[in-house]
Amino acid sequence: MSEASKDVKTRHFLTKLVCSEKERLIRLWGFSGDNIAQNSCSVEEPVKFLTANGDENDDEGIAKCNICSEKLFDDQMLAKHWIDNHKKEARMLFKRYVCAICLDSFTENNLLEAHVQERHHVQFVEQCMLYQCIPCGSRFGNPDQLWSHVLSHHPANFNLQNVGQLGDDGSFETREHTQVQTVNSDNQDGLQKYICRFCGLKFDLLPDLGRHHQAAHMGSIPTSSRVSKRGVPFYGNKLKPGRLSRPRFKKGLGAAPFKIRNRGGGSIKKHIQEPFREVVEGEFQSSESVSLGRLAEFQCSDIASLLFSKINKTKRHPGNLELLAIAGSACCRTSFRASLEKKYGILPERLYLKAAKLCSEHNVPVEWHREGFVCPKGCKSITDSHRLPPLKSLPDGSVRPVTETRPPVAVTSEWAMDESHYIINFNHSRQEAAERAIVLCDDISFGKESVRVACVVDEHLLGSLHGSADGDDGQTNACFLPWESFTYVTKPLLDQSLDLGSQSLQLGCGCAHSTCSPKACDHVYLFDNDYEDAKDINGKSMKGRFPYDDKGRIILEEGYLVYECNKNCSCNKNCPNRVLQNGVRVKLEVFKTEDKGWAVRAAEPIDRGTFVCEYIGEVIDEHEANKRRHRYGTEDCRFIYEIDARVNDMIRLIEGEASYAIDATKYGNVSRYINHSCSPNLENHQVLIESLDSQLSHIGLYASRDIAAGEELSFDYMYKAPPGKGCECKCGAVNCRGCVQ
Ligand SMILES: C[S@@+](CC[C@H](N)C(=O)[O-])C[C@H]1O[C@@H](n2cnc3c(N)ncnc32)[C@H](O)[C@@H]1O
Repeated sequence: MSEASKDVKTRHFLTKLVCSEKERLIRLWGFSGDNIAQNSCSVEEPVKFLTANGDENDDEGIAKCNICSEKLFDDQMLAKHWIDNHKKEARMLFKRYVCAICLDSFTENNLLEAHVQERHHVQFVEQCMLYQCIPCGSRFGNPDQLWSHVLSHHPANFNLQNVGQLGDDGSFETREHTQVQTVNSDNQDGLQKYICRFCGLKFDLLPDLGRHHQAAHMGSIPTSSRVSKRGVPFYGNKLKPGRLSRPRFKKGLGAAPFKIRNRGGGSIKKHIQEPFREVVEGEFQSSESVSLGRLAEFQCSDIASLLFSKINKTKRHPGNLELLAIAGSACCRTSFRASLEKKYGILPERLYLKAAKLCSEHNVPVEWHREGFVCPKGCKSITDSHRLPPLKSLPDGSVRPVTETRPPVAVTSEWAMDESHYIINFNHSRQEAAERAIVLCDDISFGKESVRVACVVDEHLLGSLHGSADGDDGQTNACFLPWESFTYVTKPLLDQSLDLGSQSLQLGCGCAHSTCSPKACDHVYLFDNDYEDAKDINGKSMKGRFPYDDKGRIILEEGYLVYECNKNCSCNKNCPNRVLQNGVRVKLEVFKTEDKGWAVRAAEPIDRGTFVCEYIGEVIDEHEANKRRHRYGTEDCRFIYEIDARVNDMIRLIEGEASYAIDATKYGNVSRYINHSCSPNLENHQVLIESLDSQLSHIGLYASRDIAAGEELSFDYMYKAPPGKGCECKCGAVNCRGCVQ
């Protein structure tokens, strides 16, 4: 030692080594410095001897990690230490995700993913992902390249005295270095320390540079382009049927993060981005021009629909008396329409039906509303050339011919409702033997679903649309049209007071690709871990398999939880482990039945296992459900989905969990019109997406067998009626239990 320490450099090195070892031991064993001094002379002595200036506390030149206080010999080693031990923090300090198309940068890769999908319609985020070094702005095709760049170019930046600090709460505060170069010797006086990398202008203060950069070089600097999801909070449902109550999973929940396998050597998410070579600043010159001119298209369409609905609300329309007067004097439908449109502009096409009803109520005889009426004055029917092109007729067409392909334009307006509301006295339409359906609304989701959900009425049931509360089918709201009585939503709404969201625990899988593979996906691992003996619908083991096949059909037997990938995963929506969350994909129709009110049928053949829709509504607890039942009255609580009816009561009692219900009375989707059957063609699965908490799972309805186009969809409400409660079940199944609510 003494021989070696004759060399100044070696001596200095050994000093550092011993100091750092000492520090480490103190930390490890909890000795104070004094203890060491007293008890570890063999360690202390050489330090004293070797310290160049004789000061044993001299830490000069030692790089200290501000996170774990470990001292390292130099910045280079500190940098390596960070990357090895504090990768998460290092990521915050150095890594940004950059869109290779427009160079917008993001703090998280899922934000980038959303951006490339929404803005550029690119499915595979890897194709567009660059990694940006925050201190210098250089971009790289994969993280390994970024880290080796950081190690070689910015080791000093890990010394937090230079670049940032740990916040009081342990959170990491980094100074923004994205567009900054700290100036070297010529301006160490502290003036004009910050130089704009784009135009070279110098600034004294970082905020000044920031403002300059924003104003001169950026249209915007989006940290994320994603519109923040404010408004109604979205969480899933709690449902806990039979096997699903699995206490095993609940027990393991706390430890769930540790169950996630860390495949591929250490890093939770590895993005090997070989297709991109190292990209240096300047290779993507287009960034600013692209970001400047960008206006989110979806915002345009939102604005358009807002304006459209405003226009419709403020549009003047004729009152009943005026309608009556014009209808009474019109020679035909054409002249009736022409007189009105002269004054009011374009009006709903079937307004004449409303007028005809008024006429019949006021004993004003008119005939021209009838099909096949020929005007005695020879008026020709008005062509629609001056109108907006009608929306496309229903794409299905397969079930039967559609007599009216023109949907109520702007169905959100009172016009559409008015118009359809007054379809009356149409018994004559039974004349035709072939069943025909009239499209009352082209899409009751008003564009919220990715496929249209039409509402139709078979011609012979047209008359029932204005049936009274005590009409044949016993439906109190028989005269309301399906889209009038609720607000269509595509995500469950969580009652704020339940505070379910705050407990939600979510885990992303470690898959590196845009679509996960069952061999590597942690969600498959979680499932296998939870259900060792799970079987598919053919009785084969589910081990190592996704719950869906390659066509997205569920293969898992009913009764197990389904673990779908989520926003913490790297995969995109084409991942085979994302199905329910992608929403309705099959064509469905809401239609009127003879005796069960409204119902839903398949507008195309549906294969067994296909996801049909989610049961959506407000998620409320038992107490609130009871209050609402009381408020709605017995007749109107038929949209409250009794989750308890699906629960293995014993397990629920043992677990002592609160029970929940889904109320689709005011907010819901197409599922609220699916009737009960004792021999259903849909089955339900609990699907975990945002949370691993089964209370926050979604309820997915999937085809339990092949379903033909035109067939009514149904699931088993599992209603166990208390004596004297419920209503007669009209499912017609041979095994009908006789009662439904
Ligand atoms: C969720 S709603 C289904 C949509 C409902 N048919 C409508 O018109 O709004 C449930 C209600 O539909 C009716 N319903 C559902 N299935 C039925 C069945 N098999 N027999 C008789 N009525 C049924 C009952 O009134 C029940 O309370």
